[in-house]
Amino acid sequence: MTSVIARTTTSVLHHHIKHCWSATRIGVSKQFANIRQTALPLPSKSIRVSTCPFGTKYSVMGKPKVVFVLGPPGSGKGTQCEKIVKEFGYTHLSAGDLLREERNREGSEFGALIEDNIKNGRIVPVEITCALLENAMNKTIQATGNDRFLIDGFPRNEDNLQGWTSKMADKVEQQFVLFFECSEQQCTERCLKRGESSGRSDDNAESLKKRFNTYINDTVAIIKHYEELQLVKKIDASASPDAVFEHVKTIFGEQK
Ligand SMILES: Nc1ncnc2c1ncn2[C@@H]1O[C@H](COP(=O)(O)OP(=O)(O)OP(=O)(O)O)[C@@H](O)[C@H]1O
Ligand SMILES: Nc1ccn([C@@H]2O[C@H](COP(=O)(O)O)[C@@H](O)[C@H]2O)c(=O)n1
Repeated sequence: MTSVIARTTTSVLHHHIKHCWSATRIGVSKQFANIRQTALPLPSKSIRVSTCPFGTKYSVMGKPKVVFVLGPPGSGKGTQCEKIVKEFGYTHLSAGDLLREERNREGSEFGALIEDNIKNGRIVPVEITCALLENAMNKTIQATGNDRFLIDGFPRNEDNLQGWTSKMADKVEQQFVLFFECSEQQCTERCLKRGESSGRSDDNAESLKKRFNTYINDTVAIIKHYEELQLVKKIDASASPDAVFEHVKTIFGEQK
């Protein structure tokens, strides 16, 4: 069975590499080959998943389910995602974490570009971020069979939204968008505190100002877009992590 799956994925992989992100808008499609090499297309109907060491289980799955998690820097997206994973079994994919991982990967040709954007609170071109996300989703599905994802910190601007819509939207079921609302002052205090131990190059006052500008100038419009589609579940993120999670739980509890 494994060989059937392997043959199938290899042939679709060639197709995928050849066709995805063809003639990207920023005109550097070849540059993304390193990321795309490992990105397999998501299943549109069903997938067989090997789930246990002593046998192969057949699992019929629909499209992977996706919840976007948005909010200003430091609003507690990552903290709440960890709790959701434990209670509701989603897989947490943080766009920021994936970008930091790619930045740190030896030989990555995007390292400098990613770091420059991160330090200045700017948004990395979607071709990179979307490929990292798709790759992580496919790896998770293949390794665990889990097809429910919290995509944290994405989409963050119009470029993210357009790239996702053209490449991924048809392949997933968009459940809703979780929006953590919190004041700039409170978020800044949290990030500066985190900066004492996080080692993040953007948890400092200068970068935080820029990150907030990007949030206000670019991300708020994306949240509005999803509000118009009635997909946004807004949460007051100013309370303690446990109190915020009480609200989060009611939202996930309502899902089938
Ligand atoms: N409700 C809360 N009250 C107080 N502190 C919190 C709360 N939620 C998270 N924190 C703390 O604030 C900091 C930022 O939280 P977290 O990393 O979850 O935010 P985030 O929205 O994912 O941030 P970023 O977008 O910058 O990655 C962390 O140090 C975390 O422990
Ligand atoms: N869609 C995204 C998400 C993040 N970035 C960059 O990473 C930085 C850190 O993100 P966090 O979510 O971990 O705070 C962010 O400021 C951006 O520079 C991105 O480009 N695109």
